[in-house]
Amino acid sequence: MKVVSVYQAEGMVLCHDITEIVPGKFKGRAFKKGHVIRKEDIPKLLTIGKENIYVWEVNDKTLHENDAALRLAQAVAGSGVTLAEASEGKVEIKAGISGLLKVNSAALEKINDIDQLAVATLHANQVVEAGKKLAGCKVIPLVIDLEKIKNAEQLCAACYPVVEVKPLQSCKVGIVTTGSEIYYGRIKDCFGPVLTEKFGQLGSSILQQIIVDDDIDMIADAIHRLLDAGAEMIVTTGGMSVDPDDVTPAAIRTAGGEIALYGAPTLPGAMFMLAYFGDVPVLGLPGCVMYHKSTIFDLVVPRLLAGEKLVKRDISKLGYGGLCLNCEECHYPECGFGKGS
Ligand SMILES: Nc1nc2c(c(=O)[nH]1)N[C@H]1C(S)=C(S)[C@@H](COP(=O)(O)OP(=O)(O)OC[C@H]3O[C@@H](n4cnc5c(N)ncnc54)[C@H](O)[C@@H]3O)O[C@H]1N2
Ligand code: MOO
Repeated sequence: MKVVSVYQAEGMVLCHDITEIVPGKFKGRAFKKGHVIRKEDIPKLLTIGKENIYVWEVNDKTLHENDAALRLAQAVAGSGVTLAEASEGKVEIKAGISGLLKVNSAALEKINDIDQLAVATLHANQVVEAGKKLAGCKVIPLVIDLEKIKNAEQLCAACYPVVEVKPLQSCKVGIVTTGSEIYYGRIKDCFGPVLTEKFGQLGSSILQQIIVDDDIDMIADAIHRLLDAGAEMIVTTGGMSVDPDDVTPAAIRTAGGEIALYGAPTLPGAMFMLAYFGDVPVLGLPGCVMYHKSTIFDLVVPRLLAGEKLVKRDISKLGYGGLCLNCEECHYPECGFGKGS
């Protein structure tokens, strides 16, 4: 901070608000702290009686908070996002498209370890609509050392992207609904409509649903029929638990393919299975997915649709934050469920 004559103040940054009083008419802020003084401000400052002012000097080693925040946000931003205008040393990052929010949380911690920088984001791995606020990038002082921004830029370049929105692919989904009670028409299928709705909301559609008995060969055969029909993702429903008639995991194993995992640290959704037949994910969905509003389905399927190949480790990470409180009105994703990943 230094004192300068207003005549020399162009391009410098005001250190404090400047108040103007016009008797009987006005009392308020004429210039805001942080304002970059322009040539045309000089006569006005003189009429308020300011021949000398306190300024932060912006030189080639420093940056004004707004310029610095913009550079920080540009460094943090990957694809699928837009930047808002800089204001008060802050730039917001918004979703430019609807899709899956990804945040490199390890890189984020390193950026925030740099003194005088602050980047705050939403939790990763949630589906966001275009226009949603995802992150705020803030510079703490009015004027910051350029070196700090350069450090952040280097870090972001090495960990690119820190924040991005991945588009969801539109998949043709095959459903294998298991259960003697459905197959013999003792009760009506309720899983199909739930899945049609959920996949529809994610931009995917149901190719075909095959209803089968609790029979390993029938289930395995249905999986292969759907693969042959061109399904890009297959979900099997029910029969995922421990009763003698719960044969879906055995059927998925029998059908072949690579088993990624059986059992997930999420409640609801513990009896989940994930397997791959080449590039086609085959999911074993327990009964809870039909019943509860938000489950393992909502944590896993958007990531698969965003093109991620999930392995056991990805699912293990879901345990921290994997407990749904089963609120009367579900606010997911605006809650802690699934936020540990
Ligand atoms: N002793 C144990 N009991 C349970 C366990 C366990 O580990 N040990 N796990 C529990 C968990 S977790 C879940 S989730 C449920 C359901 O698991 P399943 O996937 O095996 O579900 P089903 O037994 O096939 O069915 C349960 C229930 O839902 C009805 N259902 C199933 N599919 C349909 C459908 N397409 N349409 C309408 N209704 C359907 C079914 O008739 C049953 O009433 O198991 C816990 N129990
Ligand atoms: O697969 Mo079950 O959730 O844990 O209800």
